[in-house]
Amino acid sequence: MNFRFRVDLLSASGYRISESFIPIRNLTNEEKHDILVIGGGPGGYVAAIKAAQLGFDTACVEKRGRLGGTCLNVGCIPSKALLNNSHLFHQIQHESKSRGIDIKGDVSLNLPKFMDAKDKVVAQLTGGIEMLFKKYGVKYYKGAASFLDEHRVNVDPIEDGENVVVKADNIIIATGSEATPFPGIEIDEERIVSSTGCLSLSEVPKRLVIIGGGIIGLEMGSVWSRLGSQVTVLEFQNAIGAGMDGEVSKATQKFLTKQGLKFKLGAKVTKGVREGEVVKIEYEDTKSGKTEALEADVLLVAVGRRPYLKGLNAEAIGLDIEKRGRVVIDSQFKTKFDHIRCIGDVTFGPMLAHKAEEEGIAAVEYIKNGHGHVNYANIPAVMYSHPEVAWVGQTEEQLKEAGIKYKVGKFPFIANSRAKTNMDTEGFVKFIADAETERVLGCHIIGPNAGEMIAEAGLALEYGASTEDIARVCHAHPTLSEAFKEAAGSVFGKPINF
Ligand SMILES: Cc1cc2nc3c(=O)[nH]c(=O)nc-3n(C[C@H](O)[C@H](O)[C@H](O)COP(=O)(O)OP(=O)(O)OC[C@H]3O[C@@H](n4cnc5c(N)ncnc54)[C@H](O)[C@@H]3O)c2cc1C
Ligand SMILES: NC(=O)c1ccc[n+]([C@@H]2O[C@H](COP(=O)([O-])OP(=O)(O)OC[C@H]3O[C@@H](n4cnc5c(N)ncnc54)[C@H](O)[C@@H]3O)[C@@H](O)[C@H]2O)c1
Repeated sequence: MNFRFRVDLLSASGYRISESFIPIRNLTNEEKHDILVIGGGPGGYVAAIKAAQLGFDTACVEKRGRLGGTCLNVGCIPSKALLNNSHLFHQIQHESKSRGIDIKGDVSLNLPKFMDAKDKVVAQLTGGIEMLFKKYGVKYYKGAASFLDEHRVNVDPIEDGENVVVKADNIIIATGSEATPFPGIEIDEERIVSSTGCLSLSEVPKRLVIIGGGIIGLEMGSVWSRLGSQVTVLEFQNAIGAGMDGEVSKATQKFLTKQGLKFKLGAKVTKGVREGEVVKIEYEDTKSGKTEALEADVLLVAVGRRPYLKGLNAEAIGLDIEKRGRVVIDSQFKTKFDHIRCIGDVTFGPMLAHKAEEEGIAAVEYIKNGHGHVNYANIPAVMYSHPEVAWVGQTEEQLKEAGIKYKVGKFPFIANSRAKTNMDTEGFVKFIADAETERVLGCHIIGPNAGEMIAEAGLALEYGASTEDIARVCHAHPTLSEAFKEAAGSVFGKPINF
């Protein structure tokens, strides 16, 4: 009898089945690998490919049915597809005339096709990882992993088939994260949505209210605002951007406000309830103490993400888990067991795909060579609004708190010839350098292509460059990167073009 069917029958007959207790029907179907990676997101799939490249017999187990994790399926990739195409739509609608392009007839949104375009990219990229697994010989188990003990993992297949017990010399946990729930607000992914529902709305909501002015809130707010929604962001803190440099956060709020988003800062949400096709929201203005009411067609809850360990049966092996749900590891990604490592969103550090990928490589290198490398002081962050907001290294606020003396150099895109020719001049490049040595401590950019440009700052930071080093490197003309060079030069001298 099919195991799942048996569970259903038992459930239907009124027995309560504990989620963590899943009886194993067939323990004889055993497989052995050098390395087993649990989770096929950016942390897990990169670790698996690297391990196979280094000669390990490697397997990866993923229960979603598609590789790529949150990032490729319901995160980075679909959101960037929507951001890119909504920006294009907005530009065609609002900027064509000023660029001398006359459009005859209506420009209209075909939302189902707009969503198809996103889905196509997701399918291509997730399928691409499956091909890479084949190319490098990574064994792919499509199923849910749960620990039997610290050396054996049960894989419950997502399609019909036998359970497999996988033994491995080394296990890498990369099970990722999930949206943090908001107490008292029930997500139905239709009217009250997490980021996942917000990536697939079937119509443009007239009124979109967002709880959380972090990266998800601002990216999703940008998408739907461009497509026609009236967007209101309710943020508990007194600044948006969840950790952006203060000056950058203010400037970001300013340009998003110009684009039509509304912000209520210091807003403590107390209610979010669906009543038919409307969502009723209440929040307390923490400054005035007054309660305000709002209605929305869709409410997005985007108040952060939390580590995901459901069904892994981590309790069976007694993994150390701290109070925010993160798996405790040492500097080599080892859990309390030498042969079980943990990477990505499910453990410490920023919840970013590229951070998970770096850890995937480093964890495997530790297994192979005994050493690996991730520089946590040099992990870029990018918000893919338009203009983009990107940063790496330290903020002014962090340096002040640490008592480190610094200098600032800035250059606005309005004075950059390429930004001018592109008619895309919002934003600036800001360098923060050590007051004495002018070594780069941080770089913060609001601007077109900021997400690409920040890589240059990452290199500078990694190699311990000073702002003068950067300013003395010849940058091509006319490029946006000249603003980067000019900002660096402004730390020790005057800019030429401003
Ligand atoms: C809307 C949104 C947009 C984002 N945009 C960006 C962005 O632009 N740039 C960026 O850097 N980051 C972005 N992120 C964050 C990024 O998606 C995550 O940081 C990244 O996916 C973490 O990778 P991971 O491998 O640790 O975990 P995940 O990508 O979450 O992958 C974990 C995988 O493990 C699987 N799994 C879990 N438990 C088991 C089990 N027991 N057995 C088998 N499989 C299991 C899950 O199904 C999942 O597929 C975004 C996130 C969201 C939600
Ligand atoms: N472009 C990117 O790199 C990208 C894009 C999307 C998501 N992500 C990652 O996904 C993760 C989750 O994103 P997110 O935006 O949900 O989290 P976040 O931590 O970036 O922002 C959450 C925001 O919600 C606010 N908040 C928390 N509780 C609140 C409450 N009760 N009421 C009102 N506001 C409240 C916080 O102050 C914060 O500003 C982040 O780690 C982020 O880095 C990255």
